[in-house]
Amino acid sequence: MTKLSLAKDKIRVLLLEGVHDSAIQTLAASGYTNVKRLPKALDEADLLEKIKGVHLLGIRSRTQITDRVLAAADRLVTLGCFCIGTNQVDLPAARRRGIPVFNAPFSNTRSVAELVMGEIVMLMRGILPKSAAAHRGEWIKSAANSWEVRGKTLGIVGYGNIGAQLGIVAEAFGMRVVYYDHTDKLPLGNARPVPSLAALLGEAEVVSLHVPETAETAGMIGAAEIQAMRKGSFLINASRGTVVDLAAAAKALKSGHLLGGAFDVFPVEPAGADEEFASPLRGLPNVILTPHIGGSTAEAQERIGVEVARKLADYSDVGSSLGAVNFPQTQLPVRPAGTRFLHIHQNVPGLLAQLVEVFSQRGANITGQYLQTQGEIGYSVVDAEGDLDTGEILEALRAIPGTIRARFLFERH
Ligand SMILES: NC(=O)c1ccc[n+]([C@@H]2O[C@H](COP(=O)([O-])OP(=O)(O)OC[C@H]3O[C@@H](n4cnc5c(N)ncnc54)[C@H](O)[C@@H]3O)[C@@H](O)[C@H]2O)c1
Ligand SMILES: O=C(O)CC[C@@H](O)C(=O)O
Repeated sequence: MTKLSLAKDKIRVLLLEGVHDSAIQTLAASGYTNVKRLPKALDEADLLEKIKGVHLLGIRSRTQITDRVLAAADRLVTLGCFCIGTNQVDLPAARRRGIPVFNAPFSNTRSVAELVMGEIVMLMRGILPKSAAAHRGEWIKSAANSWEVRGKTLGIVGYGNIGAQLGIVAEAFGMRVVYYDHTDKLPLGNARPVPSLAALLGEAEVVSLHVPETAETAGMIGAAEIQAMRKGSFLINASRGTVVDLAAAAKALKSGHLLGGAFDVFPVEPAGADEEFASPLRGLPNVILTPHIGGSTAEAQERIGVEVARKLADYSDVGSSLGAVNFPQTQLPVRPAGTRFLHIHQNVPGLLAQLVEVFSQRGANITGQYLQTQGEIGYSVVDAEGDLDTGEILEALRAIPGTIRARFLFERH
């Protein structure tokens, strides 16, 4: 028999931004059926209202989880980003509040690499203006500004999971690949690292950006960098909108310094289908604009739904924080019998001794204890057996100075 801190159907799950059905199925398989799903992102005012009473929250890249939102999240246990990027979440604030944040670091990487490869071919053949003309009834049968990609140089900025896969795919098309990354990365295939962004910009005929959104990458490609690109080259951004100065890009695309570009991400993106998309790139014939769908394939979304939902359920069910991006990581065994408590606390000396004391004073036998720390917080999981008053133990755990939050998870006989 298992006693839970809260019946599963009382655990409220809110999923935003049209998270895939597979998430709902995965949560249901673990007993989480109290799920509400909305098709779009919520702005802060709506979120402050809707997040109240929610235990598990799922978002994608558009919903901004600020410290104010977290402060209003009176029941939030954990947060899942059903995507790769986690820049939309104030991660340190979530950690300080004892909320682990999960994502799906690999699930859509292939989808992005494939889209970018397709865009490289489309851009280098000037397909967009030719196709638009044909739709208007015009026939531009011309080889002007139309090249094979074979033998051309692709410059990849950020040689991580996406950048490295793109390099392999591009080499299969016969491209030469150079990359710039601020950390040492093993070159795959015949890819060649270059020592600086400037070196890459000066060499590549196509530049593709695959860095995360950080303070360092904000405005990484501005007017000076675009000017440093080869005349007649192409720029692709499927990373984050803040990485490129779009006004500078639009100017270079209009002047012909850049022959074309493909942009999937923007500094400001509509929350949903009912909001107009505004961009200085709109209307430029040599530019592919896509609505942040680099990772939006059936395969990727299905995988992401399963992966992140499973991580949320694992944390909620057994306290496993493996894969959390802002939190100490523990992978925990599921014990057939016993009682489990979680304790998230300030990372200060002596706390563990007080934690043990709570159990020993009550004649509880500790059968397992796990502790990990990260930055200013520590995460402890305690398994115990004996005739325990779980409510009273929980109260004592919460009374330990430095406690951020404590939870009783389950009691199994
Ligand atoms: N368009 C989409 O739908 C879509 C889908 C998935 C991911 N993304 C974006 O793409 C980004 C990259 O994804 P990934 O899975 O390859 O991430 P990753 O973490 O595997 O790779 C990012 C790489 O960028 C490098 N990097 C970071 N800062 C840098 C800097 N200042 N200069 C040079 N290199 C730097 C890192 O060292 C790393 O190798 C994500 O963070 C996300 O924002 C977009
Ligand atoms: O699905 C999304 O909203 C974001 C996709 C992508 O940018 C990611 O970070 O994985």
